[in-house]
Amino acid sequence: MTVESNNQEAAVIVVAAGRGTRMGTKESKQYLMLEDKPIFVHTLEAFDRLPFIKEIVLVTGEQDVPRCQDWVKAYPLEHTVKVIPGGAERQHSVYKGLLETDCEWVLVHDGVRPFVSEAQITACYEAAVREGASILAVPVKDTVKQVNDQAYVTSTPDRRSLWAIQTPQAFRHSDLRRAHEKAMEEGFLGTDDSMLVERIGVPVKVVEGSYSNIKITTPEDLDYADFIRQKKRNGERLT
Ligand SMILES: Nc1ccn([C@@H]2O[C@H](COP(=O)(O)OP(=O)(O)OP(=O)(O)O)[C@@H](O)[C@H]2O)c(=O)n1
Ligand SMILES: C[C@](O)(CO)[C@H](O)COP(=O)(O)O
Repeated sequence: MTVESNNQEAAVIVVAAGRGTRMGTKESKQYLMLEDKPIFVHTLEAFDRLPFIKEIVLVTGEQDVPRCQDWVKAYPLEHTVKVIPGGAERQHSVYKGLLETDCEWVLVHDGVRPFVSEAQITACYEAAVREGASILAVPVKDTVKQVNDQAYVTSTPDRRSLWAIQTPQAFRHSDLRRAHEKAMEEGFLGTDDSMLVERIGVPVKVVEGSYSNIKITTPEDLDYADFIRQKKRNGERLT
């Protein structure tokens, strides 16, 4: 089944309601300028021209809704962006976004991952339509160890089975909603949406992404983000 033939529409929920504690800047990291625009605007642009994206929901801090509405007017997109307030944790922000859309498919993406390419988003979406749920990821490059509270190694998982998970993550709307509501009822807080969907027994397909789809998290990521941006502008290849 091809995406063209089933004409399945998708919404993207871009979560940008975090405080950026690890970045430590006065301004929240999603609003810092990357070249000519705030980081989250670059992120919205990555989704804007894709034919299967019918809705864009931007989830921001409650106090930031007005200025985000101004920004999306100042940097016009093809889509009308619905700007809504988020919650205390990322998971709550995603759920609030979910209540604002009823497209058959939903992609969830971090507002601070501005370098995702249209090809990667499309690959993730198409895999979800084919398989039911899909996430972007890259194989880990380092050896990863489990370490206990006293800083002793307890195990070394086989690296060949370890992937670093990114966004977007794409799901059927009904599955993601069910997964979130079950997690909420059980007081479960996950670090990504796939964890919640895994808990309701939906198999999640991993699609290989790119190492340049970074999540801007700590100060050194800002220099790397400038570097990636420059490479992309010059049309240079990135892994
Ligand atoms: N309550 C929250 C927390 C996070 N996010 C968003 O989820 C994405 C990934 O989260 P992370 O990188 O952890 O961002 P922060 O929570 O802002 O960072 P920190 O954990 O360092 O405070 C970000 O785009 C962030 O804005 C959100 O929408 N709502
Ligand atoms: C969803 C995510 O980006 C996948 O890597 C990540 O888990 C978000 O974690 P954070 O602690 O909210 O940055």
